[in-house]
Amino acid sequence: MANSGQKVVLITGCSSGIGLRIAVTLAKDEKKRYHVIATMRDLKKKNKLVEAAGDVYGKTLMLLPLDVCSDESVKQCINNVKDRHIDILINNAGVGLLGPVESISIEEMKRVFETNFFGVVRMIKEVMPDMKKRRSGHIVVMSSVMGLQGVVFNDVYTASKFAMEGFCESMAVQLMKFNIRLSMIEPGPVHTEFETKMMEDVAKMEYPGVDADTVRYFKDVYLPSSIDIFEAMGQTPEDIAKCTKKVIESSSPRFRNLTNSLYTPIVALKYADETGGLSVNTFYNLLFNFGPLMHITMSILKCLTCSCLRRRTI
Ligand SMILES: NC(=O)C1=CN([C@@H]2O[C@H](COP(=O)(O)OP(=O)(O)OC[C@H]3O[C@@H](n4cnc5c(N)ncnc54)[C@H](OP(=O)(O)O)[C@@H]3O)[C@@H](O)[C@H]2O)C=CC1
Ligand SMILES: CC1=C(/C=C/C(C)=C/C=C/C(C)=C/C=O)C(C)(C)CCC1
Repeated sequence: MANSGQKVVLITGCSSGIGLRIAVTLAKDEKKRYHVIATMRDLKKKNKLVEAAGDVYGKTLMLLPLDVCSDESVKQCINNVKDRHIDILINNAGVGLLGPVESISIEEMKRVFETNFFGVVRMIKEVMPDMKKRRSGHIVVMSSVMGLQGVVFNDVYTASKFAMEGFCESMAVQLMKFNIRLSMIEPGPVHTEFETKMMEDVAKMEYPGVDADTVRYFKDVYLPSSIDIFEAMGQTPEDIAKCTKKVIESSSPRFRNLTNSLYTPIVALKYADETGGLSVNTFYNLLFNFGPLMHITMSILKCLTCSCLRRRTI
């Protein structure tokens, strides 16, 4: 149970990656300011989290089952929280989807929206009324740079994050009137199971109904660039957990929080030209005309940021 003075933080999707690391980082806070309710849809997957939590498990960190795609599971989970009192809700659970749209069924697309968009809406609808009554609370949403800027062959995933950005941008104004803060965290690539799962899915892909040129652009042009970008710009779940902790500890938390400054110029393009031409043309050129150049640039970037070179230059 939370001590008085401790903030109750509920986090979705804590079986791996970013959610797991945020849960452990907050539960290990030196000043013990947080009582963390780490949730996951399948408690059989709890071992990694329990191991990472170590001796704070059962003290500042507890576990509850929660599937963000089920109304019943969400209600049951929140009803199991003492007085339904949640100070900080961190909507982290999410799934990726990659590939030419022709080969993706509408069912698969709906699953992504069910998790990434309706999952967040379901959580906010359940937690917000209590926060409104108390005139306090902070809702954090794990968005993505793809919630701000479309990325080729990530069409449906991007759309699900855009939908959430639009929903939250609208909600933030109303919530402010109730002294409830809303913050989006917008990471670029992060090394987690998200990346592994997507690569496994790609390996199994059969591309039904997709023409040969599109398959070639996806496999031989997009995928190598994407792998380069993950290698050169990829952050760790620890980076995102630190950024999230900073956001919830800020006296005036920002609404948008890009975690990777290397992405700032990419996102800025769309605001620099309201016709959209600048971003569409730039991404086209980056991918189809400067692919090899981008590979070299990413390799240089990787070298500049890798610790071995840093050690050599000191
Ligand atoms: N990795 C990246 O490059 C980036 C990720 N993000 C976002 O970060 C968030 C976390 O992803 P990340 O840690 O990278 O990926 P992981 O795949 O490691 O973690 C995703 C988590 O979401 C959970 N989840 C999926 N569906 C549900 C559901 N219906 N109910 C409850 N939990 C569910 C998974 O549980 P289970 O184990 O049961 O599947 C898992 O715990 C996502 O919202 C993602 O979109 C944003 C930017 C970049
Ligand atoms: C290929 C390519 C790009 C790829 C970006 C990628 C691969 C981003 C991945 C982000 C993730 C994984 C977010 C998760 O939510 C850029 C930089 C837009 C430039 C144009 C070419």
